[in-house]
Amino acid sequence: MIPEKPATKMNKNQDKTSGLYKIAAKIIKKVKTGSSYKTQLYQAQYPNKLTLNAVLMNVFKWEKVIDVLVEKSNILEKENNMDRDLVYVFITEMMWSKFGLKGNAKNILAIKKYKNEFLKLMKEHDLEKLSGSKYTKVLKPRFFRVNTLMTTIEEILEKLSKLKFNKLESPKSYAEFLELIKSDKFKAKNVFVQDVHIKELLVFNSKVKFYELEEYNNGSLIVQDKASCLAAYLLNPEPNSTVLDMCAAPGMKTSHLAAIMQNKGKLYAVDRCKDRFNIMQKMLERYMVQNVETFNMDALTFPYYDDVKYILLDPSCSGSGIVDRVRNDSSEQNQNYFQTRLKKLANVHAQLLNHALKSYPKLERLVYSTCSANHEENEAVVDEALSVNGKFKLLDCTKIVKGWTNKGVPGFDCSEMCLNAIPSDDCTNGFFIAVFVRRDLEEKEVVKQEKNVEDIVVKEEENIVDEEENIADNEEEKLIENTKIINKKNKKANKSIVINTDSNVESKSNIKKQKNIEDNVVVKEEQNIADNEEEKLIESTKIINKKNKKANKSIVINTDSNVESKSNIKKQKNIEDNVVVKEEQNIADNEEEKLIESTKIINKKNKKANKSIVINTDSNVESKSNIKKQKNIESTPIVKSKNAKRRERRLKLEQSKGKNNQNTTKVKKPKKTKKLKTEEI
Ligand SMILES: C[S@@+](CC[C@H](N)C(=O)[O-])C[C@H]1O[C@@H](n2cnc3c(N)ncnc32)[C@H](O)[C@@H]1O
Repeated sequence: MIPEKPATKMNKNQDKTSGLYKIAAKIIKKVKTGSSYKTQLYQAQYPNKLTLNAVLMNVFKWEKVIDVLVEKSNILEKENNMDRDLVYVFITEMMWSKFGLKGNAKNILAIKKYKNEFLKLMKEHDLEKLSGSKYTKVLKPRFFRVNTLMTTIEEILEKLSKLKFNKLESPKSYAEFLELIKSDKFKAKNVFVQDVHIKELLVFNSKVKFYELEEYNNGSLIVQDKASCLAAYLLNPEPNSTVLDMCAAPGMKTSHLAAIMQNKGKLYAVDRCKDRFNIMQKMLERYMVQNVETFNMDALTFPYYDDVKYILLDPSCSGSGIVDRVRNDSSEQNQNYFQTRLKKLANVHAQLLNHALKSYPKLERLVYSTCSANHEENEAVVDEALSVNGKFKLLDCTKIVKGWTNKGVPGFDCSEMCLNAIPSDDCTNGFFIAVFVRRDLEEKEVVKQEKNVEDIVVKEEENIVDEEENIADNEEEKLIENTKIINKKNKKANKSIVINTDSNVESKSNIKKQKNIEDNVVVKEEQNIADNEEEKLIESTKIINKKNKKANKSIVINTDSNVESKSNIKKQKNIEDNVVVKEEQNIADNEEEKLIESTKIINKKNKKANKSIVINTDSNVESKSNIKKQKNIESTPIVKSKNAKRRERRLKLEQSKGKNNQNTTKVKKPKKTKKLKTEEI
């Protein structure tokens, strides 16, 4: 007699499968009671977040259909009040997952009996049309940002042309641009258009994925929603200035800032969440960001005050603006919970914003952004900050982002000056931005803009027109496969850099000296100064300006940096390009969660491959010691002590020393990274 298959193995598989379903159901429940989807996904005890996300997204897509199926079939009552959320997961998997509903557990078998009845109901009531749900109804285009730290727009356009992508003529106004990307013309997979505001942003149909494109895999082309790009675009820091990104991880906006700064100057990237911080380090490395120093600490205790001129504040929010992300249940019983959570978040935002506006004596411009659609986290926070920080006022965002019509929610003092990105109108994620400028500098800003307009009137430009084509598909398998290949390459090239200092004698001694500071130094040794990049920047800006002018006497795009850039070009004319081709990895989809997930996989692999090199620099030690000196700073230092002032003077001196050193470093400029031990979130 043939023995039966061992029950244990079977049970194990069953358990594994139903584990995914149970976790998915648990997340749905938590999100319905006000938890953030993203946080729940991160924290879920399920290793494959991509799969988990896919299961959940499918449930939300079919939710309305399932509502009807459940009601009409009376399944919950018939099946002894089985958990509603679990039933929703089972039904989704059974009806619409390409893998089907797996397992033989009692409750799974019970659901499977309903398949025919459900199919019949679907047909009878034409339920399919209900799919798509409130969570996924906005079809966004896919935005790819050209990483100008690694390539040029022209190079990417050329590549796309070779791939037979067809570049549509850039519309003259934002209204026309929106019309175009919502039109049937844009449904083709092989067309794209350059964004009307952010010239390094290329806009494709949502189906376009570049998982097989070298430029995508090596970080030259980055998936980044336009709304997210607007934050760095509106901050628009000058090259060679000092910028602080207070809530930086995973580093998407930091890398954009570095690109705008052309890798020149100082960029401090701070984040208090260790996991996200680690991912950011990898990302910035991969995107060849070289003017950054990263800090794993609470931004409220970040000790460098003196030379910060620009701040980006993009704090953790309720995330209600993100398309494709589950919104919080607005049913009455959850409102209290949600309101309390909103209040807490808004308080944290206000604390960070006030700290930023008060603590940095040379601060000229600050961008406050959230991906929330809730005014509690947006307009209300801005109004409050303005009321207690008289030195600052707001710039009118929609005047800078020409043609943008969605301003702040009416009813607040700041409403008219803020920018809201509304998915259904702007084809982006939901987003909110306010730009603070120091009052006494506002005049300067205006003069700069006017000067720039005059400049452009005098000059002539050309248009860049190109054509190109298409590409393939995604998938987790591909991602992992690519990652393997890349890691192999990395191993061969031995180019990666990272992490722990245990093996490093110098670091060890630093650890001793600095007792409370954990060393985690990532140093990169290349510098990438793109070829006539600045000329190109000005060139395209001029084109846009000319078009805008013709269309409507518009204000210039990229205005602040233009004048500066020109003079920088002169200054930099003789700088040689030295583009060091670097390691690559592959990242998943455009969702931040996926990005983080894949980076984690890659990190694990890199770690296994043991490729890390650690370099410690003098300036690191210096900075660390500064941090140590400042480590007791707990909150906003509104009144500075004599000691603090002395410390700042010393810091200034040390930093200017560092600046001089940097200026003399022609090609190789190490990226410094410090990880500080701070309180957990
Ligand atoms: C919306 S995310 C930032 C996204 C990031 N700007 C980007 O573009 O990739 C918010 C980040 O703020 C961090 N954060 C929240 N409060 C913080 C604080 N007090 N200090 C430092 N980081 C903080 C969180 O850990 C989280 O990584």
